[in-house]
Amino acid sequence: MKTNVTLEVALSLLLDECPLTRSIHVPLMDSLGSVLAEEVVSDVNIPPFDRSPLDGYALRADDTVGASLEAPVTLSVIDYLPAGKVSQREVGTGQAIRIMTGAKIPQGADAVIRQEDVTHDAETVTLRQSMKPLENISLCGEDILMGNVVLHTGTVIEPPEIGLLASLGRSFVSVYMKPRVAILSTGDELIEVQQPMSDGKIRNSNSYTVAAQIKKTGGKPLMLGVCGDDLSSITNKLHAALGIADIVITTGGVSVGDKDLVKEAFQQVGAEMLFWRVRMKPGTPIAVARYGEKLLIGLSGNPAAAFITFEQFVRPLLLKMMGRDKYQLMTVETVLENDFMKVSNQNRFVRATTVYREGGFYTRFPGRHSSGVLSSLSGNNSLFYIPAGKGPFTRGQRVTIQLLDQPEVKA
Ligand SMILES: Nc1nc2c(c(=O)[nH]1)N[C@H]1C(S)=C(S)[C@@H](COP(=O)(O)OP(=O)(O)OC[C@H]3O[C@@H](n4cnc5c(N)ncnc54)[C@H](O)[C@@H]3O)O[C@H]1N2
Ligand code: MOO
Ligand SMILES: [Mg+2]
Repeated sequence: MKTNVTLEVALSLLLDECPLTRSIHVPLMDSLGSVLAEEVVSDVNIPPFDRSPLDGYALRADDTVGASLEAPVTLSVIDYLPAGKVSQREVGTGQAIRIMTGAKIPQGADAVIRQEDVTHDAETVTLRQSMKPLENISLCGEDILMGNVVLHTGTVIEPPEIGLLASLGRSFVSVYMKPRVAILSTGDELIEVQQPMSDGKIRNSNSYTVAAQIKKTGGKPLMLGVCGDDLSSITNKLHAALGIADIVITTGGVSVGDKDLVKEAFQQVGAEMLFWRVRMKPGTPIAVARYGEKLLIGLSGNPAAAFITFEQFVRPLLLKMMGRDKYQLMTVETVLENDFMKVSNQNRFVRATTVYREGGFYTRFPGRHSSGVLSSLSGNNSLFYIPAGKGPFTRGQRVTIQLLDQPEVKA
C-alpha cells in the first residue's frame, strides 16, 4: 500500500483504471444528465419533407419572372394548406396554394412568398416581385439527414439532446448506468437524525452530505446508516455494501486512533489497499482499496474533510465511471477580496465564496477553515488550493480557484 502520496498520485491511482459502468436502456426522460452509450444514427430525414417556413403562398418561381411594382403577376389560389395536411392538387402554371408554416410544399410549387409581400382576394394572389426557385423552402433533410450520425457515444444528454432523440423517435436510449454508491458512517459516537441527543454523542451528518453530493454528481446513493467502531460490525456492513454497490464510501475511523478500524476492515473483506493518507488538508487520512472492479473509499469523519475529499476524489471518479470525459472541477482566475495570511506547510483547500461581477470573478474567505467545522461549508461555492509553503495571499492578488457551483452574478 502506498502512503503519504501526493494529490496527483492519489488521483491517478483512483482514476487511471476505473471501470465504466454498464450501459442500460432507459426511457428517454430518465436519460437527462447521463452519458450516451450508443451511436445514434438517424433513420429519418428532418424535416421529413420539403416544407414552408412561412405563412404565405406556394407557387412556381417561373410564373413570377419579371414581376414588379409596375408589372404585377396575379395567380389563382386553388387550395388551402394548413400544417399537417397534404394537398391533393398540383400547382400548375398561373396557380398558387395558400400555405401555412410547417405545411408540406405541394406538388408543382418550388417557392413560397410571405403573405405580407402580396395582395390577395378570395380566389387570387398578386405579387410585385419575382421569386427564385427554392426561395423560402426548407428542404427535406436539411436539419438531419437520414443515415448520418447525430449523436456520438460519450455525449452528455442535456435538453437539446433530449429533443433530438425525441425527433428521431427514440423513446428509449442507451446510457451508462448511474454508479450505485453505498455510504456507511462509522463511529460509536454517532446517532441518527431522528434520535434524541445524549451526552458524548453527535448526529450523523456525513451520510446525508455525502449522499447529497453523490446525487448531485449523478450517482445513486444507497444509505447504509451508521455502524459502531468495531471490526466485525464494519466488515459485516462492508460485505453487505459490496453486494449491492459499485463503490463503497465510509466516513470516520481512518486515522491513527485505537478505534480507527476502517482500513483493517477493508483488508478483512479481501480488498487490496491502494493508498492511505494523501498530502492534503483537510482529509489527510483518506484510504482507498480495490475489491475486484469495485472501490472502497474511506473518507475522514470530519465533516468538512469528507465533503472536500469527495469533491476532489469521488466526484471525478463517479463522472469518469459514467462515461464523462470532463470530470475535473472547473477552475477560474479570480481576484482576492481579502487577505489569506496563513502560510501552511501542507497542501491545503480553503473554503471560499466567489462571485462574478463586472466581467470578472472575485473571491472572499468568509468562514472558519477547520476540518471539523460544517457550518462554513454552507454558502461557499469554491475552494482555493494552496500548495504547501505558498502564501501569504493579499487582497487584489490574482489566483486560480475551483468552482463547486455556478457563482452568483452581481450587478
Ligand atoms: N494522533 C493523531 N490524531 C489525528 C490525526 C493524526 O494525524 N494523528 N489526524 C487527524 C485528522 S487530520 C483527521 S481528518 C481526523 C480523521 O479522523 P477519522 O477519519 O478517523 O474520523 P473519526 O476519528 O471517526 O472522526 C473525526 C471527527 O468527525 C466526527 N464524525 C465522524 N463521523 C461523523 C458523521 N458521520 N457525522 C458527523 N460527524 C462525524 C467525529 O465525531 C470526530 O469528531 O483524525 C485526526 N486525528
Ligand atoms: O486531514 Mo484532517 O481533515 O485536516 O482534520
Ligand atoms: Mg479517528
